[in-house]
Amino acid sequence: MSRTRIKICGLTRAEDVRAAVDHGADAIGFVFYPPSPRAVNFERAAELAALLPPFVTAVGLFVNPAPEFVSEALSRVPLQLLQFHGDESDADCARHGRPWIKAARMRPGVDLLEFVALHPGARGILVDAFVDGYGGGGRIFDWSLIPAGLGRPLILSGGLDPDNVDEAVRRVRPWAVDVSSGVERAKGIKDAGKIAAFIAGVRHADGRHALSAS
Ligand SMILES: O=C(O)c1ccccc1N[C@@H]1O[C@H](COP(=O)(O)O)[C@@H](O)[C@H]1O
Repeated sequence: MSRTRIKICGLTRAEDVRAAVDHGADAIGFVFYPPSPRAVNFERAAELAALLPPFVTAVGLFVNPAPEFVSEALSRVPLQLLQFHGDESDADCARHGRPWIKAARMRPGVDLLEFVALHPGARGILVDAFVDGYGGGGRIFDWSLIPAGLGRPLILSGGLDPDNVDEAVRRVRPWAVDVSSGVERAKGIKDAGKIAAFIAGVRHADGRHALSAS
């Protein structure tokens, strides 16, 4: 079993990017969804992306974007991965010629296997709690809604924080975790101590899993 990858999303400040990188995040996310309190413009995102060392992925998060909006983002910010967090179809996501992940908004009645089948091009499926405003709500959902055998890398998100991520990783065994609210001091303002504790929680769960497997 490989280690659980970690994405820290909704970064708006250079010091938060540095904290995420220094503590070992694999990816950071920029929110290109204007209604979000964590939204950044392309100029700011480009400045922040320039701080990333090799092998830390810059992810652009979109919610039902106009195609031209994504094109402009791609021309101005060095994004390696797109995250579609709205009601986009597989064709909507595919048209930009970049790898992408697709968010499923989880609540009772959602058939995740059907969702995966509807998004064959997605490199991974991100599961988040169903909230008003599409995401970033800091709300956990019932992880038992995630079926076994998805056949695609699973990215667990929704209300994760330093106190629950150890249990989340041990119970769900996702490919990756994604967090925004749980490592914040205020919306869009991350807390370096919470980032450190969150990543330590993931590593603790990974370590216990490695021990139990040996
Ligand atoms: O962060 C936002 O403001 C946001 C807005 C619209 C869609 C998604 C958004 N964030 C993503 O939501 C999940 C869960 O976040 P949280 O940890 O519960 O706050 C995560 O993937 C964020 O990237």
